[in-house]
Amino acid sequence: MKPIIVTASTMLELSELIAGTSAVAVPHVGHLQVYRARYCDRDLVIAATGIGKVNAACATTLLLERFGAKMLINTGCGGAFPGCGLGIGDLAVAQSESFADEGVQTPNGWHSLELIGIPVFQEGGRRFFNTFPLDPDLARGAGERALELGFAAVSGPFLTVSTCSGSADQGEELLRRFQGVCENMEGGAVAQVALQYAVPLLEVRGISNLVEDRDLARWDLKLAVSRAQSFLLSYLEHPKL
Ligand SMILES: O=C(O)c1cccc(C(=O)CC[C@H]2O[C@@H](n3cnc4c(=O)[nH]cnc43)[C@H](O)[C@@H]2O)c1
Repeated sequence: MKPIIVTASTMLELSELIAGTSAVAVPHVGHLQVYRARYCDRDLVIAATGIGKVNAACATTLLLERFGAKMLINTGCGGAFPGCGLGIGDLAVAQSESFADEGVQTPNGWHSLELIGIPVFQEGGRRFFNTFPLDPDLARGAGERALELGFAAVSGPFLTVSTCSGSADQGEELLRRFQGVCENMEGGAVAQVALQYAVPLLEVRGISNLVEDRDLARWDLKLAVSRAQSFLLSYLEHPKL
């Protein structure tokens, strides 16, 4: 039976999940830190990808080639766009992922990859430039489960960036490009690989900060990653596959 693969960029974002599922280390999976568990009659593979799109895409590809998967889950922390209803410690569930800073910077401003006309992926007549859909049933199921469990949760589009927005102005610029509730640095890359391998993806992040003028005193990484993992431990008891 193929496992469910759970990824995040750092071990901090996975340590409670590893402890809560009694996962054990799997050696020699390339450069990755990988763990395996049998949890509620399901096989899990849990792995830290490293930060950013390149790490996330490489790791997801390696994991899918090595283990296969019936479902991918990408988790960790993320920044909430002001006004979307998310606060620090809340959960964000991705309905789509967009590469929000890949494109062309012209004298007239930023344009998406559509200006170049070369999609990052195409399949069956569909061309994907900056935006990838995530599995709608998984997103709906996880959003509903989060609310049932008493988490504050908002579902919506996620934006993946190479440069973490450290100013409110930059956040507003990104929202002029794409709708978004949550900014992160890996999800779009995982979504692209998931689409290429036809594996359904769920992305759930705990909110560690708002996308605003950078003030680390207002961040709460520990609360964010703890809430996301606490949710996943409950969700994985009965995932909606
Ligand atoms: O600005 C800093 O000094 C700083 C210190 C600690 C952590 C960061 C991060 O940006 C964490 C990046 C990491 O967490 C995700 N993340 C969390 N919040 C955001 C955000 O507002 N924008 C983009 N990514 C965010 C991201 O997926 C990375 O894995 C910065």
